[in-house]
Amino acid sequence: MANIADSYDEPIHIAVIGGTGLQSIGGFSHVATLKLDTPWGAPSSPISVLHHPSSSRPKPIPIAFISRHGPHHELAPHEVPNRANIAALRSLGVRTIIAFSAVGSLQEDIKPRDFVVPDQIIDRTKGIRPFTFFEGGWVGHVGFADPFEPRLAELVQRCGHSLAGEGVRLHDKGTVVCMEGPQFSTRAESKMYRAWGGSVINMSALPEAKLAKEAEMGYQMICMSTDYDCWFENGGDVTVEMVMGNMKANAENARRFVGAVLDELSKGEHADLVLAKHLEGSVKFAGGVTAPAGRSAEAKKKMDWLFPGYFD
Ligand SMILES: CSC[C@H]1O[C@H](OP(=O)(O)O)[C@H](O)[C@@H]1O
Ligand SMILES: Nc1ncnc2[nH]cnc12
Repeated sequence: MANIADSYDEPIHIAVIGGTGLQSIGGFSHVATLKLDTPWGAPSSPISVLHHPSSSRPKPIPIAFISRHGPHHELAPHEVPNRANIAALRSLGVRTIIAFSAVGSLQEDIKPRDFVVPDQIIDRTKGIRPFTFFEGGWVGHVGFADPFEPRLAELVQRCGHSLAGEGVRLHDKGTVVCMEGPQFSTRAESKMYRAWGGSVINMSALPEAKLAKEAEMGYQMICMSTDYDCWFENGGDVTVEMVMGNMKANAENARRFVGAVLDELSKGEHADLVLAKHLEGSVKFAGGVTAPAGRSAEAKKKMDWLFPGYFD
């Protein structure tokens, strides 16, 4: 662990949120471990700063990595401090997040170990997770029609397809149903999600994607199917063993996929996308509904922490 700093002075624009079975990514140099605090508490894990082995730029490209469920998977889906995760990443300069998730498949064609780049989400969380930065005397409404960033999705799709020869099977689109958990679905629910047009199911896409949107970040999830949930009669009902087994068996492909996306994002030609220039400043309007006279002092303090200089 020698030579790993506890601070990092340069802004970091790209982050990876690792999910079940992806608690680290290889091929990068680990240069710093940051223990951050935010007005919404501490993130799920210390943030690892990794240097991308990019030769296309004179300076190393830093990547921030958070393990969603904690370093040892000790946080249940409803216990993940999503606001702290997103706020901490934004405070470092992050504007692009690649989030990884192990999902159940709701479609026969999405086989265990296939990857999906989802473009839509159906919310089946139950309101018990804090899901917005705008509350407590501060109202804001951001658009969420496209929960993922289409230009990032396109880049991710290209990277995934480039690995087809190495065993990565990719579905370019899909609707992820985000359920509350931690119990898996009943068979009736699983069948209903299929009837609704769900492609895959997890317990993590929300509120992560909503908060990333509120924080003006480009966000794209990469899903890896680990099971057929419980609707599929020939699949065997989902178990943790099944999820972990498929994740472990395909972890190398998952890491290769995420690595390829980071390779591409690290190229100078994607600088505007990485900085989410098209979202910059959007919250000055969408997140400032409450007139100054009605804003609570506590909410203002939090807003100033998250969006320095945005609000008078
Ligand atoms: C261990 S099975 C259920 C668990 O797996 C997924 O985690 P993640 O999205 O963080 O990869 C799912 O969302 C559940 O949290
Ligand atoms: N079947 C399933 N339901 C919810 N989350 C999951 N993560 C992996 N498989 C899952």
